[in-house]
Amino acid sequence: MKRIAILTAGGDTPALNATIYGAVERANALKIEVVGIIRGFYGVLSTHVPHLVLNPLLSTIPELDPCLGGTILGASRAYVDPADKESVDLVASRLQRLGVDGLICIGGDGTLNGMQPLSERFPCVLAPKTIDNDLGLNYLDEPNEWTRVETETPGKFRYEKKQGHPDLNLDEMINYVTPGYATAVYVAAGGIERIRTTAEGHRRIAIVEVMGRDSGFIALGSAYGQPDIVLMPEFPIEFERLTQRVRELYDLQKHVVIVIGEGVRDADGQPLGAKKKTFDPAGNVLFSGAAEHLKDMLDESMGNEFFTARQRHETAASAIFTRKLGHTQRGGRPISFDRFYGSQLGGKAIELLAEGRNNCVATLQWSSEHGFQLDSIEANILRDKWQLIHARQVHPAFYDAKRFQLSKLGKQYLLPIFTDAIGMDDIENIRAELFNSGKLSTRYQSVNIGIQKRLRYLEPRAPLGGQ
Ligand SMILES: Nc1ncnc2c1ncn2[C@@H]1O[C@H](COP(=O)(O)OP(=O)(O)O)[C@@H](O)[C@H]1O
Ligand SMILES: O=P(O)(O)OC[C@H]1O[C@](O)(COP(=O)(O)O)[C@@H](O)[C@@H]1O
Repeated sequence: MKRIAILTAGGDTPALNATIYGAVERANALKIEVVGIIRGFYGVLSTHVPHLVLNPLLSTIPELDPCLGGTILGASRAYVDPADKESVDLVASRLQRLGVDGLICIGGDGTLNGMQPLSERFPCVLAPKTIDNDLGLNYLDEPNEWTRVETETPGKFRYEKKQGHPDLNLDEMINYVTPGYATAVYVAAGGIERIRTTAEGHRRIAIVEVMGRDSGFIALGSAYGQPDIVLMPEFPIEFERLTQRVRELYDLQKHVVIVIGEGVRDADGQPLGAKKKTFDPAGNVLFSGAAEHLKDMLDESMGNEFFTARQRHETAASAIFTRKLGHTQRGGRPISFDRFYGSQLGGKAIELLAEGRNNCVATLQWSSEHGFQLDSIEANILRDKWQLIHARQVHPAFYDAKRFQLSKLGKQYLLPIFTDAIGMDDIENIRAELFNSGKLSTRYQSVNIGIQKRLRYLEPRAPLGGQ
């Protein structure tokens, strides 16, 4: 193997550059040239295929900094339609024209679906990423628990999961955690702590919305910020019990902090935040307002009287506020855990390709005996009987629905990831960099400028064609 290509697809995470870096450094050692494809699958779907060599003469380009969030390659959600054989053939022939012997996709479950048709024509390996931590399995036979139900639209199906295993053995989880998750939780937990003191001071109810389209792992991890109530997409809200708990807590401590995963559902299984429903070509629902919706429901059920009777606020609307932590969870410098394991998994992906593997995933396993270890699985292990990969969900054994809090096992799950997730250099970086006076007199220098100068194209680009 002399030359391989690498791309980053789907939503970005703070650990992408670390993963690319780990791959390139391992490739340097194995004397493999690495070509970065710009903007995920968009790069190979477009005729001119913008790309750059990440290690000319086997030395890593200076723009590739594992401490920098985002991705120097750019990401997109451009869709590889597996049914469109012509496009898939074209993509494979473009990769061949680039002279590469294999492709590493850094991505999540969606990326793995996009990679599948390519892997039938070309060796492909996935290096995992996603802040949602939903790429993996709680246990090996989990994909067989999915059933599908035909919807009113002919040919369209709804997928439902029958919960098989009431218990969970942490040692058996496949891909325990994905790079990007730890930093997202670091931001979420810190945000919750900050919102807490202002809610406390003003006697208010704060509803903090965290990311996680189908999986509540970020909400789970946000327990480090000590929210009073945690709500996740996997566990439909029982609204009466929730209102009751909010009232109790408000009477006890004169404020309440609720964390809500953006994909949270009501008792009928309908997503609370999908009021403005939009779909991207891969079928991802973009959630716009779970926290706002919950606020409306609490405004109505608690009513102004609840607050005026306690002489705190004139209206429920002013007593209850919402905050979306949004893209702050996805951006910025990765913390030590993500940098370390992101780069390890990037290196592992290179090794898998070099060993001649195809359609497989580099994974991070954990066991109580050995801690974290690198491993790999065939991509098919993640697929259900209809060949679909579903987002890993937070297992019911991680959540105590009665208390709206994590269970004992949920806490145990988090400990190996977070106990030493922050390094001394992370602390030092805040001290030295945040208020670096030089920043006041220099403009932000985007890495995109340096990358643009290194770009090459298979076909001439369009006249104004920046990527
Ligand atoms: N079922 C699918 N078939 C083909 N491509 C897909 C499929 N699902 C997602 N993709 C593509 O994979 C990429 C990443 O998917 P996305 O769901 O956005 O992120 P992630 O990989 O993090 O789950 C996007 O370019 C998307 O269009
Ligand atoms: O900003 P965008 O691209 O609309 O995406 C938002 C979504 O991306 C996520 O960060 C996850 O993205 P991936 O599935 O690509 O990892 C979700 O948590 C969030 O719903």
